[in-house]
Amino acid sequence: MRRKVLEERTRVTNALETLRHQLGLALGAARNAHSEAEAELTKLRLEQLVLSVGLDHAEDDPRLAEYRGDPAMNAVRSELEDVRSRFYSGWADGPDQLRALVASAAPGPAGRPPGEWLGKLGTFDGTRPPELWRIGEATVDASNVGREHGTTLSFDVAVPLLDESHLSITSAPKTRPTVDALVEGLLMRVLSTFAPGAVKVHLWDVGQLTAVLPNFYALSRTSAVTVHDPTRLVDLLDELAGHIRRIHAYTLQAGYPSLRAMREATGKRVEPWRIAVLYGNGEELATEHLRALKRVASGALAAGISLVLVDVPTVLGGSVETISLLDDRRAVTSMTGPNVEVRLDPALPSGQVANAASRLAEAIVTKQGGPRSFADLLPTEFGRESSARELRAPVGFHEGEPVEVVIGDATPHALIGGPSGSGKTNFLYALLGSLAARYSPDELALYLLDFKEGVSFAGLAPGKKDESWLPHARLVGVNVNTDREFGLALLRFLSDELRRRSAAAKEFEVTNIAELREQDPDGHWPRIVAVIDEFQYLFAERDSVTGMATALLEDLARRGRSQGIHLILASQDIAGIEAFWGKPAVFEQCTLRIAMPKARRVLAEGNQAAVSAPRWHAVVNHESGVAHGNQLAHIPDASSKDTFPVLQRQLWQRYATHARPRLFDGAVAPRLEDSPAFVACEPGVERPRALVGQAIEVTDNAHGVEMASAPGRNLAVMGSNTAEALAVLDAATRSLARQYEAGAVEFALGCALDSCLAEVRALADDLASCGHKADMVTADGIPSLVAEHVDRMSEQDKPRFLVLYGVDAVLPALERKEPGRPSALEHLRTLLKQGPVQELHVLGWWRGVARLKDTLGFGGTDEIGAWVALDVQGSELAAFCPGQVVHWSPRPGRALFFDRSTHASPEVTIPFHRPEVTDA
Ligand SMILES: Nc1ncnc2c1ncn2[C@@H]1O[C@H](COP(=O)(O)OP(=O)(O)OP(=O)(O)O)[C@@H](O)[C@H]1O
Repeated sequence: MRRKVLEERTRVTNALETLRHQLGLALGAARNAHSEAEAELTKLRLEQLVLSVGLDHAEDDPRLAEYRGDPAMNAVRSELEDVRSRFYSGWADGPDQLRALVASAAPGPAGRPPGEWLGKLGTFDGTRPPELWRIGEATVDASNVGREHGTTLSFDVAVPLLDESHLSITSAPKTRPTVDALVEGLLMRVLSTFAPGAVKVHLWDVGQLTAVLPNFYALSRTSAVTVHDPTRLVDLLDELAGHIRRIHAYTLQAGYPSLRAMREATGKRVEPWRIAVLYGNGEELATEHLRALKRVASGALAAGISLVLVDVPTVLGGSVETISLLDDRRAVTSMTGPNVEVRLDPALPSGQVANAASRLAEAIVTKQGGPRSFADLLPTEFGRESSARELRAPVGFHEGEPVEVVIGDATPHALIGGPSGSGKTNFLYALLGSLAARYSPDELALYLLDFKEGVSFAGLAPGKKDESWLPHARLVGVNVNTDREFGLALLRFLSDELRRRSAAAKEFEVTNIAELREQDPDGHWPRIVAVIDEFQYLFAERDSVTGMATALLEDLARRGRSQGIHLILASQDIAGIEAFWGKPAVFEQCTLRIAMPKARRVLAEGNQAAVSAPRWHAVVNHESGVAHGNQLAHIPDASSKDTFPVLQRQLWQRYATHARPRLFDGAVAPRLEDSPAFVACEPGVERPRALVGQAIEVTDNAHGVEMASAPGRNLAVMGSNTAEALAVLDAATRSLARQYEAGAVEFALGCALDSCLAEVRALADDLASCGHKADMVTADGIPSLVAEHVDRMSEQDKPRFLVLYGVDAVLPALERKEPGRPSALEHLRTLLKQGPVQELHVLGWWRGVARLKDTLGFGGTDEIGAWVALDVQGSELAAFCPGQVVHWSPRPGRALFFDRSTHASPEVTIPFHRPEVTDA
């Protein structure tokens, strides 16, 4: 039992001993681990301390004094030195490499010292511009890279700009001069790198109107630098957005993702680089501006546009490098990181910058070449172009390059505006000459109408001095300022042509002129260009002409594009054209805008290009007048003596077989003998027409009254203008006489006015010499002449015309009544009523409307089937034009004509000129 107890105890004692031993071991290990951890902690604390004071200062820093000589401290320092030397061992050549890199990426003015290039013109016009642009240099401690302690290494600092990146600069207090110097330096490097004209700089400063970078003042005369209105940031952003859209459209269409890619692939630069410098004031931009700015920034680089933002707080899309100024010499930039200070290059000497700017400006102006002449607009060979797709011709020059006008799908119609004397007519001549020289008359037909007083297009039709004409011209209308109806006639004509073309397109199952020409190669489908100078005359009054003109113009503007019918509307005063307001269709369809200097409202609102355009220039804009479409062009003198006529003669000789244009000259009264309708009068026509005047139409037509044997086929002339009344009756009688064989018709002329006896007698003689019976009586004979014709009414052997002059003068005599017998007036009424069906027609002249009504009595006006009103107000004519309001204010040389059987409403007619009457 006792032995058993002893064994138990020994076992327990052993177990306890083992446990004690184990615990001792564990405690020892823990103590060791603890002291190791403590040592590690001390080392880390030391490391942190050393790093916070910098390895190079550890030796002297008082915070580390207590550790001096401490082996831990020595270990920490040697470890850190080891790390640093390993880290910098790859960077020992860094500064040199950087210098080499900047030298190659920023060659010439992009990176070299200003003394080497400032004031010299750039020559670079290649496809790969410098990638970097120097702004200053940075210095690093060379001992860090294994060099001797206390030595430094410096390298050039440059930023990317064109095609590569935007730049955002943040100033520090009182550093504006430094920021200006930085921006000026960068811009000057860019401007001095490229050939003059290849870079366009836009400057906008929220706080300044004109004095942004004043050393560039000389350049602001050219397109190289534009200073924008501080209140109109939106205009600048719109302009840039417009460029981006336009450039993207054509680069993508050509299959390139960016302008740069296109340039590199084709080897051709088609656009300038654009740099927009925006100076803010550190405050947030308005939300809409910010949104627009971000939109611009994200698409800009691909369109060759870079932004330089100064104190404009925003996060831009696309790549952006930053420069933040620390003081007036130092900055940090995203190119080198926050720990490297950049010493900015000193400002360029301002006098030298100003000189360099003026030299550059001069070079740009010189590049425009001497004043170019009209001949420079013409191709070497005439008539080589096809108008199937569009019309395209240079109209002027900008900085030496031709500026073209395109009339086609995107720009079907044009609006030209400019104050009097600003060169609109000259521009039109330049355009017409340039087009006519490129396209043959089979490709281009011109309809030219000038509402101005004067004869600006008259030379394009054959004249007394020059027998030549412009073969492309189909119609030339001049002096039509009082004949708005002629404008209407042109629009109607074009509208008919539009219908004809649409019908043809439908027949060939095509939708536009280009396809129609393909499908119908033998058809004659030239593009039609209708030029209406001072077209606002069309809308001069609130009347039916304005209403119809507006409707027709709108229709032509809308549908003319696809059928190759184009309008060119020119005016001094677009602003005043009331008819446009509220009916913007025409205005909007005129996507080609030409603004002469000082033109108002031709370009989009806010586009001020026309205000600053110099004399003899025009702003050509194919983008509905939006600023990004502005192309300034110097227009050569096309209107001086012997300029256009020389071209016209050459073209006339070349296209000799083309018909002459119709000339409508509102100032010249037409002659009956020249009227094609009169010339065509010959015996044997079925229904003879009495011609009364020339119609205001595109083709040379005459107004006439068919003298059929039907009720009402009489003609009344109303008004007191003797010459015109004689002219109307003379034309009517002579034209009728030509339509009968000799002796197959009878005329009886009754002249109640002594003042007209000579003319009426002369007419009677002429009729007789044609072999016709032509009796003539004076006032006394008229009552019996009338009675005699009533008696002969039933003879019906041949047509008879009773021509009465000044019927109202013999009314008392006609009214005289003998008991039991009808008066001559009653006879006259009988003739008017019953005569026409028996081929006896009255052509009569009454000097007033009331007198005619008296003559007709209560029977109404049915017997007057056709009339010509001279100096008579429209309101008086209501009775002769039932159911209509007649708009007519008498004007010299014009009459109103209405033939109930053919007209819906009265039309203006031009009485033929009778030299022997007015010239007597
Ligand atoms: N580009 C130019 N170069 C030289 N002279 C020009 C040029 N443009 C116009 N002129 C001259 O200026 C004058 C006025 O020009 P033009 O008749 O074309 O102006 P406009 O705007 O049509 O004026 P208006 O409406 O009064 O007729 C003319 O004598 C013309 O010869």
